[in-house]
Amino acid sequence: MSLTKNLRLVMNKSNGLRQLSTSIDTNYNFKTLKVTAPSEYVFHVEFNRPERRNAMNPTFFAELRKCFEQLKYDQDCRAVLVSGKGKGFTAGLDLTELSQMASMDIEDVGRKGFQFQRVIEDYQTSLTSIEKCHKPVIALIHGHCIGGGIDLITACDIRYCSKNAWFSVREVDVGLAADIGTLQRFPKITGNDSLVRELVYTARNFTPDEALKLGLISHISEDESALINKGLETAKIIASKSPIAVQGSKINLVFARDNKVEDSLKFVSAWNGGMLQSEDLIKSAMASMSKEEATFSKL
Ligand SMILES: CC/C=C\C=C\CC(=O)SCCNC(=O)CCNC(=O)[C@H](O)C(C)(C)COP(=O)(O)OP(=O)(O)OC[C@H]1O[C@@H](n2cnc3c(N)ncnc32)[C@H](O)[C@@H]1OP(=O)(O)O
Repeated sequence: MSLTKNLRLVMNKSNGLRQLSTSIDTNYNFKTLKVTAPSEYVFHVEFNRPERRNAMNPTFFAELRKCFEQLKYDQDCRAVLVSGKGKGFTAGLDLTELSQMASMDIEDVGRKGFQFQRVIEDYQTSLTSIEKCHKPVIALIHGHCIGGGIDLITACDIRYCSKNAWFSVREVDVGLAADIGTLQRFPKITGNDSLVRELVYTARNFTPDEALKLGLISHISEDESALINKGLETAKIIASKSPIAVQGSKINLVFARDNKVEDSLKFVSAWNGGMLQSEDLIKSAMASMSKEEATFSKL
């Protein structure tokens, strides 16, 4: 019996699978975000406060978290693009919020400290929802990407920018050590500790070429429209692959970044002990053999 026939037999056997019905809230109406679906299984999340240069306020953090917690389980989503409307990606933390936080009307330092921690943890959770979303997230940066913007893009899977982009780890210039992801993720996802430290300690602006050399981004497009096209092209390719394989890869890459090789190898063997039984394996193998495109059920 040919290998393809054999694979078909195994496929038919597994057809008795019942889809679990998942009920997720798929309401993507937000004040600070615009969410569209430019192609099948591809979502586009745009920061939508251009008049404030997409500065990140409490509503933004709350909505970003809600959006990515929904996308995580949305069966119609396999890849996500993230970009900013208007002149740039984001101006980072909304500074009016920072001054309100600093002038909080609580006398006792301990109690005030707890309130600060609560806000910081809340914002951390918001950005980490991007990393915890099983679907690969592609950041498309044009214009300014400052402070909280760097925290945000370092939680994304892939980062592309346009020639007019510029970056700054601006926190020391507003008097704080970055606290919602940059200091934790930036050194891990790039390859030049010395340069990372220089950028963090000086808060100076850096260019797409520097970001590319550093490994913060992996592609520079001519302009914003070419950037969106490039992101969409990559997202479509990702969306055409087995969602079991792609999402399992993201989960394992994040685990491997944060754990020892030995533990990560154990994790992936346990993971694939389950996932290799998926129909996607047979479908992908059959498609490879027959040089045809496979289509995969929703996940
Ligand atoms: C718990 C702590 C968690 C996280 C902490 C993160 C720290 C950071 O994010 S530090 C970085 C803070 N951001 C900045 O320092 C950027 C400040 N903005 C700028 O440098 C510029 O505005 C610009 C982004 C380079 C854009 O310049 P331009 O295009 O010339 O626009 P402007 O006229 O300057 O701005 C238009 C409008 O937007 C308001 N705005 C800009 N950035 C912010 C911001 N970060 N927060 C609040 N508002 C901002 C600006 O005031 C203007 O408002 P008008 O009312 O029109 O004057």
